[in-house]
Amino acid sequence: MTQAAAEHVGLLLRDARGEKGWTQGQLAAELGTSQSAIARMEQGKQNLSLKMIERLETIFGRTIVKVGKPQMTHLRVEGGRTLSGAVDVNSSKNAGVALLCASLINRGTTTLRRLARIEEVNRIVEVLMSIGVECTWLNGNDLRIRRPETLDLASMDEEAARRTRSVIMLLGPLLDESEEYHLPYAGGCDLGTRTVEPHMQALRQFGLSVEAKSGFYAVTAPSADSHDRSFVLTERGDTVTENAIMAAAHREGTTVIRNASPNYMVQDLCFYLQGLGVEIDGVGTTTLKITGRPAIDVEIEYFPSEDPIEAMSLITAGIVTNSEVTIRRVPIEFMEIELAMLEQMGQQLDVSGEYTARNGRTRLVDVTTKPSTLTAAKDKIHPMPFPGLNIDNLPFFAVIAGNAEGQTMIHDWVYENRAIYLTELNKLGGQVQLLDPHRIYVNGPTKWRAAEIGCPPALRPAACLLLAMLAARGTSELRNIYVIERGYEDLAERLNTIGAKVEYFQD
Ligand SMILES: CC(=O)N[C@H]1[C@@H](OP(=O)(O)OP(=O)(O)OC[C@H]2O[C@@H](n3ccc(=O)[nH]c3=O)[C@H](O)[C@@H]2O)O[C@H](CO)[C@@H](O)[C@@H]1O
Ligand SMILES: C=C(OP(=O)(O)O)C(=O)O
Repeated sequence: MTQAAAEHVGLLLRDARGEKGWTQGQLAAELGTSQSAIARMEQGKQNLSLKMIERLETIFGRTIVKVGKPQMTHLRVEGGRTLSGAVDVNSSKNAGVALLCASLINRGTTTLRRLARIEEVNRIVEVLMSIGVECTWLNGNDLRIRRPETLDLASMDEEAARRTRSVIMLLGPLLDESEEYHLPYAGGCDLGTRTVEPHMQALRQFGLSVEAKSGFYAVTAPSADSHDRSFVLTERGDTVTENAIMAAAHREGTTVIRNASPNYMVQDLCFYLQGLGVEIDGVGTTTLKITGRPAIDVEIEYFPSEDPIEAMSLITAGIVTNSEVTIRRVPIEFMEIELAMLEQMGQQLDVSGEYTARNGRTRLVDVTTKPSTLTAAKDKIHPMPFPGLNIDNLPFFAVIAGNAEGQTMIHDWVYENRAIYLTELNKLGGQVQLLDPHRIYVNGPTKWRAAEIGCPPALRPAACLLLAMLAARGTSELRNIYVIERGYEDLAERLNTIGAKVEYFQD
């Protein structure tokens, strides 16, 4: 077996173990070997005999290795269909990954109910399992997480860690874990440079020191203290706020964070931490006051809230196909500006009365799209930190503007690359003009037409292509959809429940 093949088999083995929700130790016990042998196999440092692969396949009850090249998954879309019916919004990717990281603060068992089972979550679960955390999928989407007394940070699954940016959110929870350790560089979508400097600036306030080496950060952690501290974030970023909150949550003193993000995932994290007994004042505002607890050992179950970005995606499916579709469980606090903007463009929407999410806090509504005639927004559409139009919802306006009469300017000041990927809509008949890396004009209305397109390396632009394909008459193909699966669970199946015709295929 070549080194590359051994590494690939190692990844497949790790995936199969992840599906079972087993730690390396549990698989080792089933196989009658040591945890370190499993770690070597998964890292591709050990050639596996066919006999060993057969034994593993018997244990997992399924095939692990198929002969041939690793297969990518693609989607085939029969477009031009009118959609109808109702579909629920799932819990959010961004709260999910933060809560997984935060669970390390708790010595008791955390059960995350209805967690989105998406690739981004899978990567963080793999990272947690590689450092000894027991993660067990109970039924469908409920994940039980139990950390060991001591985490094995040296065994961290680098491959999984490098595929997600969210791994950076381990710094806060790990603050008092180990004096020195390495954290792989964070990866994720290719949206241009995304600095981690704001994280460093925030965590330095707690005494953490991080040195960037080649491919990893060398972290030197401070010893625990009970000081009060107060600082301002240089950026009102979501994950940096979460990292600072998580650091403060297991420090005895009181921490005041100013210019904090009040966004949805930050609120969800705060609700969970409050469940652990951490005092947090100012949830949903830009000033948070946190009084932590140095020892947290709580049995807790928590329901992450519904995803405003998934809500926007599903609403876009209704609008682009000019259909009447009901999107249930829309977190309205985080969608108000988006809905107001759509109404200004002439989109008719029915919005139900409010009800409460399973986390007991977030306000939800059902939104029904009605067939409408749209006109381009008069002013540019641009995002702002919450409470502004969500940056991750901005790309969907490129698809919607495609259906509108006239010219719309969309200004993505946040990401260097994301607007560029939206020009791929032109392959489907869109008329998107790139003015500079941050601004596009969308001219409409568009007669969407079928095409074969490879997914750009960015989740939301890739999802936009899929949504436009729903409106394009004929058969489209969207290739290599890992990037979509990073953020959406069973999106194709769920679109099919409201009348789309999307199928998976491999070649
Ligand atoms: C796991 C997770 O929760 N990911 C979300 C989080 O990523 P995350 O919190 O990691 O976002 P970043 O810190 O990368 O910020 C995104 C970009 O916005 C810029 N920036 C941000 C805040 C600010 O006040 N000024 C500023 O210029 C940053 O420099 C960066 O270029 O927030 C992003 C922005 O909402 C979302 O797209 C991501 O989906
Ligand atoms: C940019 C996104 O997320 P991440 O921070 O995980 O890259 C996104 O969800 O669109």
